[in-house]
Amino acid sequence: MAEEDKTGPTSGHGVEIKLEEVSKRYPGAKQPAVESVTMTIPAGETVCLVGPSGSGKTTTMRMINRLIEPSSGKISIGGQDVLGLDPDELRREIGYSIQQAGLFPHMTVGENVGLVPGLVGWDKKRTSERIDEMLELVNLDPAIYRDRFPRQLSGGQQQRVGVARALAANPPVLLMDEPFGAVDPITRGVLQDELMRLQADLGKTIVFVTHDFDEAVKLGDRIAVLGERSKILQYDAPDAILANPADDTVAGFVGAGAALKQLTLRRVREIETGDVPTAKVGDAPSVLVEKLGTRRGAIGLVLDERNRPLRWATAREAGSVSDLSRAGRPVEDSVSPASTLQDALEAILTDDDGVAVVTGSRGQYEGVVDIDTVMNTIKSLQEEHSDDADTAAGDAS
Ligand SMILES: Nc1ncnc2c1ncn2[C@@H]1O[C@H](COP(=O)(O)OP(=O)(O)OP(=O)(O)O)[C@@H](O)[C@H]1O
Repeated sequence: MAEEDKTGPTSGHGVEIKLEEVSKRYPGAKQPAVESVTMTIPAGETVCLVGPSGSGKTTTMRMINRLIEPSSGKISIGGQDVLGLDPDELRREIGYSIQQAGLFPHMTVGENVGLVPGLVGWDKKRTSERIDEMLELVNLDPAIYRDRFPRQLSGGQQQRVGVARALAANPPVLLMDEPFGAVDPITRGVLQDELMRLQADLGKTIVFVTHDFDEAVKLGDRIAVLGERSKILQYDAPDAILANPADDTVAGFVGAGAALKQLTLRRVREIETGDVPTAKVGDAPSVLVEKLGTRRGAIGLVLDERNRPLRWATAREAGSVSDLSRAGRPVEDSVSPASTLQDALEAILTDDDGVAVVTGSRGQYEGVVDIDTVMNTIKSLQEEHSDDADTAAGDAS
């Protein structure tokens, strides 16, 4: 399929989008809906626009593909001034996916997906192959769904078709306006995961409008928090916004639990794990007892012959058995270096001693994480970002 992509009418890979002092005043409106927005959306990144209802998110996004004409300012895509292009041609080069999918009800799923490739002149065979490829990409079996009508699909399935249609002509840019707003939270989570998986392969430039800050944290490489008239209150990576909201309005939008949300963005491999005394299951119990010493509450691990953690034991527990395979209690749960710190925190909180064991790809012992490590990580992230903010403030003045 890589062949197909190269010969396609569009380059496929994400390109930079630039907005320079873009404004929109609707006819008859006292105030502009969008006022002098300047932002750069880097090639291949997902940027989420979040903000309260009426802040102008949709207007800002629709000016990029000229579904709405800017009143003033400049917009370029991949260095090309969009205002100099034919709007119809422009829109065929930009994928667009909206809430409730926006599928044409009188067309089959296949016809909906094949619409843009057909418009840009792909022949029937190539379009037909592309339809199947796209449906498979979004986890819909073409044999089942291709000839159905949108009304014969669930909301989540319609949303998938919407994404397949937006991607069909392999556009470098994808605009998504609350695409998962109309589905239940579980389906939304699944669709978000699918989009992340797709994007990891496709590397499009995605502009994603949402009300939901958590969705933005999950999907966005960057988040633009917009206030009235699309004023950019903060434009940064999710972890930077969580650690250091620019002002009270942003903080209000970030909502409660910002520190906890940060834990979903960090992996166990990024923090310094600790160590506990260990002994092999065949060792004499005294080996572990000696390593643990007399420190109260100290806990060690019994490992099997392949270094996989078997049991937690204190010196007292190890000293009261003749065989380490029966010492203390079994290791119930472990996390991997790729686990999020939130996973680690959950494992820590469910463990009686407040530690989680970290195991490698073959289940071998690699270290432990405890609550202090997680707390310190949150603190240092906050300090790190407040340094950033200080420097930025210093630069600005
Ligand atoms: N076609 C239009 N004509 C006149 N005013 C409009 C039009 N479309 C939007 N507006 C106004 O422009 C402002 C921004 O609307 P927009 O839909 O861009 O906001 P939004 O942030 O996307 O809102 P929501 O989250 O509720 O969809 C609002 O005050 C809205 O009433």
